[in-house]
Amino acid sequence: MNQSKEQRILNFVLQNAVRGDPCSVMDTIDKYCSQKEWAMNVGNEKGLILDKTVEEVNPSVALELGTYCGYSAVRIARLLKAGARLLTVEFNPEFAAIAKQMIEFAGVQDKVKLLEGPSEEIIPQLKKKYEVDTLDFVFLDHWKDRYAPDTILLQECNLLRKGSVLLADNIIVPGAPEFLKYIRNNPRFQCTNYPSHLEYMKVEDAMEKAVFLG
Ligand SMILES: Cn1ncc2cc([C@H](O)c3cccc(CNC(=O)c4cc(-c5ccc(F)cc5)cc(O)c4O)c3)ccc21
Ligand SMILES: [Mg+2]
Repeated sequence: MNQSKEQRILNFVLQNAVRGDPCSVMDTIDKYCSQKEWAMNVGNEKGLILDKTVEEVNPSVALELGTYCGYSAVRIARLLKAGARLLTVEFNPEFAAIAKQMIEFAGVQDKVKLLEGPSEEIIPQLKKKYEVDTLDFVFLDHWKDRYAPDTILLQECNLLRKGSVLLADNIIVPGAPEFLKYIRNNPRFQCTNYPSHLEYMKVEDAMEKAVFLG
């Protein structure tokens, strides 16, 4: 049974990165995906926008939708203060298994809780089952047609508070037109666009930050 691309990425990290060093894990994934096989990690250019946003928010409780191989979970978790936590949601069991190993190898497992299942099922469970009051930061990087419905669901579940920050990947490629339409016309969100490039490519992409005004 030949390996998946995601398994090859993990193996390359296990063999080439430094255990317990999140930056080494991120750099090793970026090296593999820019030189050997492209993969949909947020990457280092958009990753810097993610870093700056996380540092600005300094979240106690962060949510990520779309774990994939765990690159952005490692990226976010490494910046979290003592006692802060990241909940990351992945519905694909293969991706979840890879991400779990990636997160553990990077040494950030104490800050990250990987929740297996689709966002529409997990989000309504966050308060009772995962003891979340409200979310300080949300990184959207799952199916692009789920960004808008899940943003609405987060509000319906009372998970956003005045000042909660959403950051969405792939605003241009693959694009999230319904989300943009929803969020930019919604007076309860203050939006900012961050032009960038698609991970590992010279193709234009962008991220959108949306602050919930309460
Ligand atoms: C409901 N639910 N709940 C949890 C959850 C988790 C997942 C998975 O993690 C998953 C699987 C497949 C695809 C995605 C979305 N990501 C993308 O599609 C993407 C594409 C490209 C790109 C760009 C140019 C190309 F030519 C090809 C792909 C660049 C990017 O950065 C991406 O994020 C996410 C899915 C639904 C989920
Ligand atoms: Mg993405």
